[in-house]
Amino acid sequence: MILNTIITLLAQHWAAVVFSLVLAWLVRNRYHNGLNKYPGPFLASLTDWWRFWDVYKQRPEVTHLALHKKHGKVVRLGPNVLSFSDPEALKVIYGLNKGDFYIVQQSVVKGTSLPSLFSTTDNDFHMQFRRCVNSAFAMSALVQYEPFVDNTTKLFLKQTEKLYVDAKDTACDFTRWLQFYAFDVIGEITYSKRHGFVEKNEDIDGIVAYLTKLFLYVAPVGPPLSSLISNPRVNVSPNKKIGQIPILDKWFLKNPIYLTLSEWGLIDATFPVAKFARARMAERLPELAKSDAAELKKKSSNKDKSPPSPLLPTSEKAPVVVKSPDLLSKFLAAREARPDFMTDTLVQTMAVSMAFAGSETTAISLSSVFYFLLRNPRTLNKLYAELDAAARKGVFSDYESGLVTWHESQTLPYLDACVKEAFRLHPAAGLLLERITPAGGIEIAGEFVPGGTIVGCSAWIIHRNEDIFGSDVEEFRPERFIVPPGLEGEEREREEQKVKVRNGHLMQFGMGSRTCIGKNISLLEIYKLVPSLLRRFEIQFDDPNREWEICNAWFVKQSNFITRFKLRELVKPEGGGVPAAGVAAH
Ligand code: HEM
Repeated sequence: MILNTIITLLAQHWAAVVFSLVLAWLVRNRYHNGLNKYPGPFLASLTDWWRFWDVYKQRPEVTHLALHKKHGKVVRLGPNVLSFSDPEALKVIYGLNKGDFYIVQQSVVKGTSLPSLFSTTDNDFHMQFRRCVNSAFAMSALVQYEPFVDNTTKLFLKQTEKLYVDAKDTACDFTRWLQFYAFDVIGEITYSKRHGFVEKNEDIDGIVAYLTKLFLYVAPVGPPLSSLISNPRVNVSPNKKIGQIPILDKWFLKNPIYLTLSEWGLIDATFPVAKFARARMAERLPELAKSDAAELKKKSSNKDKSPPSPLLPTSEKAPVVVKSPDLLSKFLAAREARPDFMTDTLVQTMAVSMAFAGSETTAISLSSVFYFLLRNPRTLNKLYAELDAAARKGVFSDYESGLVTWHESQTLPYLDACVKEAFRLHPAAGLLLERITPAGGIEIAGEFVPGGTIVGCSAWIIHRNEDIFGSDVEEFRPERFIVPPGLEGEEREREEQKVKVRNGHLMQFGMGSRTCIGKNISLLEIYKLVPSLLRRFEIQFDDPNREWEICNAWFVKQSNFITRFKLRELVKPEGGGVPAAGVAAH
């Protein structure tokens, strides 16, 4: 009887009921945990759809900068999200855990979400995982990887000459060309084998195009290292845009039907990089090759019509012997050392992450260095002068291809300043690096923030802090990372301190315990390629009046950066003597 009355009333007044419920939800959001005291867009305090829309428009870093300029050090970007611009906040925030948000980042493998080094929210798992693989990324390991980088860099120099100097009147889509480079280097370092982008000058298996679409899909959901970093089998439909609203992920990629189909092996949207990784692993692990062959057999009997990957080896294949230790061999060594923890899946996860995390980010950073140098001829000429002076002094060991070693690059202070300044002005990650406050709440930069709140800083904002970097933060001025010559005593100490503080606030690789593990590898690539390319070529804009275009889909990717190349005469050491290869004079 009562139930009937309620149902009748609801049916009669459904519009008012829905309106009241939505209103109550909005009011609850607005006053959630007392966060209403923080300024920000009114709509952002009501719903996460504001964030979705902002990220969907692909320039959220511009919005974030404008909001902090208007509102100050703390801005509310969502009902439960605070953005901090105060550098004081960094230390506390990057000691906190990653929250549920990063679970969205986990890919689905046979129906199960797979945490990776990047996406895990379990501190203990992260600590163990990182400990297993850390030594593979140490500065000391760089020496072992340098020959891999050399191979691809030499090929890149040769191909640049062939494609863009010899073939006259050919302009270069430089960002894309650098991405091909970054993909191939990471392929060599990880598997001792390139994907073949630079050789063929083409997007092998559509990997770059796929990645672009993938980022456009995932950015509105959350930082898209997402499916990337955890990605043996990326089951992502790149056509659907969802929101900075993690729960939507459950309707799409982690819905029960999809998960079940994946578990039964009826869906296999295995990304080409993952196939490549698995093939390389199987070459080295005969037992894995056997299980792959068995799986293929099972699939064909399941009437799975998807063609077997040509990359998948057969069980008969002999294991490949790797001469120089690459990343995969180190991950496999970790599997030997910790079989209880480091499973085949984790090895593969790590290997695939390398391509995802290390290609786009490195290409973006390389593009920035060249773009800002070309836009600021004063700095470009100064860098050329530094390189030529070093060449005249006989600093370099290679006077034929122009290749610069890591060790040689570390003797070039202006190069170092240019790279840092490019990182400062254009950090690859363009959203907040989010963390979650602990249950009891925590004080961040003088503010008590309740438990369960999403907090974060954006490198785009921290890197433009005028108190730290100076009033000309929008300018490309590498000198801000160099102590001016001729200073002495206290004045010199003051300047040294300023430069130290600036270095300490660069966060293009993140901060704290979850900082980028591949930092040294990307630095190896950047500090070698930039001087090598500049020694060898004169680079110009195809059209100096044309600005590049920027799309912030978590990674802030550039396009329309079109250049032309001319050969430069390699400057020889004074006195004409060329040092024997590998015996550089320092
Ligand atoms: C210039 C190039 C690069 C940039 C700008 C960059 C940036 C970042 C950032 C900002 C994070 C932290 C994300 C967060 O806190 O949410 C990160 C994490 C990570 N990066 Fe990089 N990265 C670069 C190159 C690489 C390379 C070359 C690799 C692999 C070879 C790599 C592998 C990773 C991994 C595995 C993590 C997760 C680390 C953890 O949580 O312990 N990155 N990267």
